[in-house]
Amino acid sequence: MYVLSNPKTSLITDEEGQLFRLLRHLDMAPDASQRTIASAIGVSLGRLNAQLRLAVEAGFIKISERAGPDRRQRFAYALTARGAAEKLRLTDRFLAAKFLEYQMLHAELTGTRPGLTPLSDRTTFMQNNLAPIPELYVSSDSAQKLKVEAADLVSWDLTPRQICDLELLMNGGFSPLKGFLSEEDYDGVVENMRLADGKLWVMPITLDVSEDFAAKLEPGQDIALRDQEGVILATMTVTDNWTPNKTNEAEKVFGADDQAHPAVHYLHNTAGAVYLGGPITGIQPPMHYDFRARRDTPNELRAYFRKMGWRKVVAFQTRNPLHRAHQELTFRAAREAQANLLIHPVVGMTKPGDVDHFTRVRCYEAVLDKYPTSTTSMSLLPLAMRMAGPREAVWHGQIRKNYGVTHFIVGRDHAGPGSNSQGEDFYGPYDAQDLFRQHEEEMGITMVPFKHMVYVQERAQYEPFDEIEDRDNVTILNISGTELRRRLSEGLEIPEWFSFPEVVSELRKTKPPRAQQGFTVFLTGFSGSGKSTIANAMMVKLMEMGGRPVTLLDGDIVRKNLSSELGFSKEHRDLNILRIGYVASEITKNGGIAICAPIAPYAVTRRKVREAVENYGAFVEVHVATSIEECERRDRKGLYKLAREGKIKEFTGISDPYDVPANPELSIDTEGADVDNCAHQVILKLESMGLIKG
Ligand SMILES: Nc1ncnc2c1ncn2[C@@H]1O[C@H](COP(=O)(O)OS(=O)(=O)O)[C@@H](OP(=O)(O)O)[C@H]1O
Ligand SMILES: Nc1ncnc2c1ncn2[C@@H]1O[C@H](COP(=O)(O)OP(=O)(O)O)[C@@H](O)[C@H]1O
Repeated sequence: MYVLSNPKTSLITDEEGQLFRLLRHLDMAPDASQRTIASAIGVSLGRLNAQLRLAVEAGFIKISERAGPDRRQRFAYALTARGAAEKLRLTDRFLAAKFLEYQMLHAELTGTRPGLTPLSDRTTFMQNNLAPIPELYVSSDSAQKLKVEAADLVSWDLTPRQICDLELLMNGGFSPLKGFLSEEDYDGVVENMRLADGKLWVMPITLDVSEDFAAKLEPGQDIALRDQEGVILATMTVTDNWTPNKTNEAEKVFGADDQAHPAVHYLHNTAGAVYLGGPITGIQPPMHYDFRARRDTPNELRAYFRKMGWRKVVAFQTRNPLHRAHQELTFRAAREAQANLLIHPVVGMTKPGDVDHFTRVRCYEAVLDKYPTSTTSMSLLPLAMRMAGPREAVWHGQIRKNYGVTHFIVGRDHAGPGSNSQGEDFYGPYDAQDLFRQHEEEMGITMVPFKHMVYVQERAQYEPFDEIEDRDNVTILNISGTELRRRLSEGLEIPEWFSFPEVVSELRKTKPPRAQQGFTVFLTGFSGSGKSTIANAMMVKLMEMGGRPVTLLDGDIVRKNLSSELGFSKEHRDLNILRIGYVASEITKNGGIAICAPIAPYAVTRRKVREAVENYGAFVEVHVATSIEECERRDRKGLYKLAREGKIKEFTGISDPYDVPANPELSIDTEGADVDNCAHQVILKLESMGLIKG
C-alpha cells in the first residue's frame, strides 16, 4: 500500500516522490528495462523491484513479457490509464510543493514574507500568465500504448459538444478541472459556483450519457472516449454516475427553466439523462482540418506571448463577425489597458443560427489587416458556448486566464441568449460585468468593461452610448443584428460606417439574398388531393424562371426509389417523410429548390422536417386541402375503392389518420380552382416571402 500525503497540505512523502519519478519515467520511456529505469530514477535494482510490485498492485503500471535472449530484459513496463491519472495528480502536487519551497526560500533570502510580490525583477520567477500550464496528455509513446490498452474498454462516442469540452479539459483551457465533474463538484458548481475544494468554477462540465450506457458501468471502471469517427481521444475513470436534477441546473446555471434558452433546450432535449464524472487521461487532441495555423492551445499561446514579450494581453471574445464598432472597442480596450490585443473568437459551438465559423474566420482575417500587425494577434478557441450570460462571462475569463491572457473585454449583454419565452431578456445588459467584477481578483484576470458603442454621424466616429453628453443634438446610428440579417437577406445596402466592405462581401457570399437561397416547398394532403399535379406545374414554372436547380420529391417516386422497402405503418410513414426531409434539407443547404409531395399525415413528423430544412433556408408548407369526399370521387388510381372494400389497409382518410396542418404557409382549395391557378397561388406565396423575384 502506498502512504499518500494529505492533498490539502503541500508536503510530499518520500514514497510519493519515488512513485512520481517512476511514473514519469515510464510515461516518457515505456518498455524500458529494469536496469535502465533504476539508473534513470536513481534507485537500486532491489528497491525498484519492490516499487514496481506496489505500482502493479495499485493498477498504475502493467507488465508484459518480452521475447528475446536477454533474461535481464524479459519484462517490459508501461503506464496504465490509472497510472497516467495518478501521475497527473502527483504533478500538480509536485508543482505546488516546489512553488511553496521557492517562496519560502525567496522569503528567507530577501527578508520578505511569502506571498508578497518580490521586490525586484531579478528575483521574480516567470510571470504567472506565461509559465506553462499543466495539460492532461500523456507522452506520445505512452499514448500509443494506452491506445492499444483502451481498445478493449467500453467506449463512449462523444457528442460534438463533449468533444469541445474534452479538448479544453485536456489542453488546460479548463484548468483546474482534471476531468468531467464529479457529483460533489457538480453540486457545488450548480449551487454556488465552486468546486468541492472551494475553487471557483461556474459551468457544469459533465459527461452526459444515456441511461442504458450508464447502467452498464461499474464504479471505478475505465472507459474510452472516442470522437465521431471512432478515434480514441482519452480514457476516463468513472468515479461518479448520477441522474441530475435538470430543472434545478437550468434555474441555477441559466437563470430559468425556459426552453427558449438554447442551453436549457439542449439540456432537456439533447443531453443524456445520466452524468458521468471522473478524471481524464488525454491520448490525443481532437483532429481539426480547418484553419490549423490559427488554432493554439493555452501553452502555445503562452509560449507565443513569451516569445513576443507581451506581458499584458487583452482578449476579445466573439461569436459574430467583427464590424467597425467591435474594432473601435478593441482598439480602445488595448489602449486603456496598455496591452496587446488577442482576438479570440469561438469556433466550437455557438448559438444556433449564428454565422458559421468558416465564414467568420474569413471575415476576421480580412479585419485583422486593419490592426497594427505587431500589436494584435488572432487565435481560434474550440469552445462550446452555453450562452449563460453572467456565468458565461466568468467562465470565459477563467479560460482566457488559462490561455495566458491578463485582461478580458466584457461588453453589453455578454454571451446573451436572446429573449425568453415571454419575450424578455434572460439577463440584464450589465449583469455579466457585475458578476465578473465580484470574482475578478480571485480569477487573476482584469475586466475591461465596455458599454454599448454607437456611431455618431456628426463626428463620424464610434462612442460609448452613455458617454455621449450631447445625445439630443447629434445623430446616433446603429444597426442591430436583426436589421443586419434583414439587409443581407434582402440584398440591401450595408453602409461603410457599419462594416468593412471585405466583411460585407464575405457575408453576402455565404448568405445571398433570399431570392438566391435554397428553399423547400412541402405539399401535404390526401391521396388524390392534387399534390403531384400541382407540384409538377410548379416545377415547370420555376424552371422557366431559371436561376436555381429544382428537384421534385413526389410521394410515389420517392417510394419507388428511396423508400422501396417501406409500407404504411406509422413508423414506416415517419421514416419515409424523414428521408424526404433529409434530402430536401441537403438540397436547400446547397442553394436548390426542393418540391416535396407526400401525404405526410403526421404533424409531429412534418415539424421535424421543417426544423431540418429551416437550418438552411425557408420551409413553405402547403396544405392541398381537397376534401376526402372529393378525393374519393376522383379516385384516380382506384385506391379508394380498394380501401373501402378493405383490400388496402391503413388507407389515409379512410382507415388511417391525417393531422390537418394547423399553420401552413398556404392552404389550397383545389375544388374551386384549376391546376394552373393552384400552382400560381404557390408562386405568389413564394414571391411574397421574397424567395423568388417577380
Ligand atoms: N395505405 C395507404 N395509404 C395512403 N397511400 C397509399 C396507401 N397504400 C398505397 N398508397 C399510395 O402511396 C402513396 C402515398 O405515399 P406517401 O409516401 O405519400 O405516403 S406517406 O406520406 O408516407 O404517408 C399514395 O400516393 P398519392 O396518391 O400520390 O398520395 C397512394 O397512391
Ligand atoms: N385544382 C386541381 N389541382 C390539382 N389536381 C386537380 C385539380 N382539380 C382536379 N385535379 C385532379 O385531381 C387528381 C389529383 O391527383 P394527384 O395529383 O396524383 O394527387 P396526389 O398526388 O395528391 O395523390 C388529378 O387527376 C388531377 O387532374
